[in-house]
Amino acid sequence: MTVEETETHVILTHPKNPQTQVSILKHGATVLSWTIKGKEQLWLSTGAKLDGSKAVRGGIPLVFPVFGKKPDVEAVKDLPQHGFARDSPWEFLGQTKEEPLTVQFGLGPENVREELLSKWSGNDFTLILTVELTEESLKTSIEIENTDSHPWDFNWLFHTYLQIDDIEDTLVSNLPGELCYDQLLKISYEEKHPVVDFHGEVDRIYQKVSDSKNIQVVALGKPLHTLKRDNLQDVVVWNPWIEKSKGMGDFLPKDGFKNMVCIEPGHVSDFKTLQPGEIWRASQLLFQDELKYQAV
Ligand SMILES: O=P(O)(O)OC[C@H]1O[C@H](O)[C@H](O)[C@@H](O)[C@@H]1O
Repeated sequence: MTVEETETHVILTHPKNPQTQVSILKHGATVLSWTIKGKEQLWLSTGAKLDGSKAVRGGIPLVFPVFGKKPDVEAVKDLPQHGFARDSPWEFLGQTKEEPLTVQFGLGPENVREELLSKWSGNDFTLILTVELTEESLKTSIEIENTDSHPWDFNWLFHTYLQIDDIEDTLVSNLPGELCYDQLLKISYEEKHPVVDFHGEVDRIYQKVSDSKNIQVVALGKPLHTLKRDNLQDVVVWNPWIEKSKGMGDFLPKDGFKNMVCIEPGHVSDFKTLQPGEIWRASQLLFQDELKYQAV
């Protein structure tokens, strides 16, 4: 069966290879697992809550309408970190295509807990997530519609946790020359290193990175993951390392930081304003490619 729905999950199985699958939790419309011929591409904490009690630690959580906490921004100051989309029950809208295998999920105010919705001045909105699986790629696309009578601002981000073998053998390429806001140092700087490598916690927002720059996660010279963005100007690179991992109750195993890196495409370095009736579209494509340095 290429699309299987249970009460809590939707599972896509590629017709040409039953070991190529994607599993999506309806809570948060969170992609939990994506395998290519049986090889897991995403990292999921063994402590992740999958019962709808909180956002999932791992996979591809969805960040909307705010990235992080913004206590000094009136419209979003009371929202929890990363907003409410990742911690709300989305509606499975069904399969929309056979080739590529495609399904959709929807979120509206009716799906969001009142105590959260009221913290965003109760704006009216519709989110449609589209998930497309091919033999060698996974594409997640979002459509955000302002169904209200007034404009409102938002952030969007795919909080993608990628599986890697060893963080100390891993680097992220094609970011030299890009402006970055370092969330740890709380300063901005131009990336001068030929690659981003990891010897401690890394938490950086690379800003307004051209969509023409594909971001690659490379280990020992081999490209493990390639990310192609469409209309997602910013790229967050995050690894919690030892101390931050210890501080997250649902981050297990505690040395799991060695096997994951978050490459998070989004629109987070400023707020996007949506006019009544306007629809904003963006997507991330994760696929296998050969090594392609576009900037060193
Ligand atoms: O723990 P969460 O709310 O899921 O946030 C996890 C992480 O998300 C992003 O990567 C931010 O840049 C980090 O600062 C934050 O720690």
